[in-house]
Amino acid sequence: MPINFLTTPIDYLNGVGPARADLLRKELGITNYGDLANFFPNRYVDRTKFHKIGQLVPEAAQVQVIGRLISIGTAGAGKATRLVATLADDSGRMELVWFKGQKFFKDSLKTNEVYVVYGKVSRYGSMYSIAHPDIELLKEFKGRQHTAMTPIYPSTEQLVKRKLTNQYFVRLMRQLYSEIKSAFFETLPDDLMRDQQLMSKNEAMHQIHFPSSNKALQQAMKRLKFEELFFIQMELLLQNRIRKTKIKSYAFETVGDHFHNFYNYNLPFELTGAQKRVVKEIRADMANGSHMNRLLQGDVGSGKTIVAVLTCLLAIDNGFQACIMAPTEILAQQHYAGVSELLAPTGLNVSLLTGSVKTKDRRVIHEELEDGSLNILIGTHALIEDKVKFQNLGVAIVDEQHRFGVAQRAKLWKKNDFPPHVLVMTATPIPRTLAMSLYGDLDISIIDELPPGRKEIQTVHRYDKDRLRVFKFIKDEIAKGRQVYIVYPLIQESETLDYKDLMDGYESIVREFPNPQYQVSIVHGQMKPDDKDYEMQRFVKGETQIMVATTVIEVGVNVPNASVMIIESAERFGLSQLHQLRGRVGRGADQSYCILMTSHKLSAEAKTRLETMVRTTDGFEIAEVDLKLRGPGDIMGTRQSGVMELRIADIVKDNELLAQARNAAIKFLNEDPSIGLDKHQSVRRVMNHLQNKKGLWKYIS
Ligand SMILES: Nc1ncnc2c1ncn2[C@@H]1O[C@H](COP(=O)(O)OP(=O)(O)OP(=O)(O)O)[C@@H](O)[C@H]1O
Repeated sequence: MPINFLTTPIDYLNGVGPARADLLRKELGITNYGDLANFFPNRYVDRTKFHKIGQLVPEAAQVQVIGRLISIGTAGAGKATRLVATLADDSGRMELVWFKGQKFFKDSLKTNEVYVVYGKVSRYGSMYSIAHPDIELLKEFKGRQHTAMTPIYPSTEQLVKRKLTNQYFVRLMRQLYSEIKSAFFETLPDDLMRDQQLMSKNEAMHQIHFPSSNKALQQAMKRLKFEELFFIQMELLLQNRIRKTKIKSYAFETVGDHFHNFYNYNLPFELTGAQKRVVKEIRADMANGSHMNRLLQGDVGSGKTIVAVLTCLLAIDNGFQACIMAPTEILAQQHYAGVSELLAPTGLNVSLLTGSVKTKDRRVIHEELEDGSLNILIGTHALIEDKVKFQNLGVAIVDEQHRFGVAQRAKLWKKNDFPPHVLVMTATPIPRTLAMSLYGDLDISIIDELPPGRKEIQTVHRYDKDRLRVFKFIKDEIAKGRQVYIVYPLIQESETLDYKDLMDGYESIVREFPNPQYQVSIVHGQMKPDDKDYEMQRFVKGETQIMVATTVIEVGVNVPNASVMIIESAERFGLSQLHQLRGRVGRGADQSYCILMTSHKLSAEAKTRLETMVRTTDGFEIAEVDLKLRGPGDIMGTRQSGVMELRIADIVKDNELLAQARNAAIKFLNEDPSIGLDKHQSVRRVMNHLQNKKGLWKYIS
């Protein structure tokens, strides 16, 4: 069978006229036979068994019921409007509910007819219901053959409206396969298939649509997922190799006096094993003449700042300048304070550039940057303004990368002949395998060890009614000389409602903790930078005991004497944000506490978030849960990558397979870096397609 048979336009297939071809193209991007074959079911259901309505149980999950439709009508109002039908068999009654496509179902379903209904059942009070069920007249259902593994294809409202039902797709697949038979070419080399014990492409492409057994289906899915992940990893690894060999940068070969003197005489503490390892990785990376593009992951408080400082010193030893860019003014100031203090004995010139630096001071900075007398510039977005010109920027350190767009980072590069080395620091841990897939073009260093002597932060969940006890606890801690953060959610800093919440909270705190016994600071996004800074500094210096704030303090603020973090309306924060906030305490030697305050009304997801926070302080574990709750899209921020285009593999659930695919890709490229061996022709071909941006699942054509 010729391979290009798969490129036959979909219109030629029996059962697809021009109108349907158009719909398939528009709704699903299916243009030819190959596309249709690669349109995979998203689940399989047993259509041979039936349940009685009277015997349903809450945990029954997917059920199939035969019943008579006894009523249908609209319920609720406004956004809650829904179509509700009642279905009855001889054992009881249940409800079917539609939020979408109400008109279509209202017009097409008929009372008194008998239907077969399939879907996920849930219970409200004593009534069972299925939302958006698969529904079909019994007489039509009976006219077809049913299996214990009927594929269910993804659908859209348009497809349902135009009667392109699941049955239609099942039929269409049968028609397609009767024509194409074994048309798929094997993309994976024999030895790889043997090593990984993978099913052949042809068999997998059959089994995925017409499973002969559950075992065969699992093998087919494994094969297709592996294939998808393998080629994405190949692409990422190749890009990384190209960057390393093609993009040149400055070779920092010397480890000179600045680094040595600081390391030997001025380090305020012994580095942890993880910090030493990471510094070594960075040193090796910047010394070899290729361009460093490295992601430094370290949980909150793991000690990334000192690594940044040592990286700057390496650049300076080689006659270059360094910059550190932070996402907020407060953070930039804090980095500046921390770095200048560390480097005070060295006599190096460190400056701060943010939006609020006065014109006169700015001018001095610009001059010193250009004549090379400024060694390290720390700042916010102000660093990437066109006016800011370095004499020779050797390394750019970017803190909290997901807040900067990729384009903004690239702007920093443009200031030199060569791009400076780039070190991106993030305190948002990403599970390692995911990081490898998302940031395949970045090398990764991980600080996976906290400085010694830290006590685990104790975290509890309290309700609003416990507030008095919480206040008492705060007073006790303050009496011991500790400081306390109280954080309010601000989803949108400009939202007046949120602002009011914060101010109400502030007032009640001031009432509860009156002057002169207690001093309370407040910091929020609507304050002028100078005022914000003033309040922040009062807290840092220990002049105030309580800091009422919005999430502006989320990242990086370092006040070791603060030992209590109260998070108000904690259910409104995401997991990684909660973890970041909690990371503001536990930075000194004292026992620290985090109290998550909520009302009683919590969604299941909010409960999971709070329980996770109470259970663990491990950032990587929290990141895993976060990923499961939110999916990878949100976590990546602005960064785009092949992961979003995954068709069959799931980056979270198929984590293990992803690691296997990555290892296989590494092994493959070690053996055949240019993909030139005869036995690898099929791989070469897929990679060519990928590089021509044809998309992974188009490679069969
Ligand atoms: N090896 C070490 N031994 C003892 N203390 C250390 C060590 N490394 C860092 N510290 C201290 O730990 C605290 C946290 O370090 P740092 O501020 O660099 O953390 P971070 O990784 O930047 O965390 P975050 O992302 O939360 O800002 C600082 O007070 C720092 O002085």
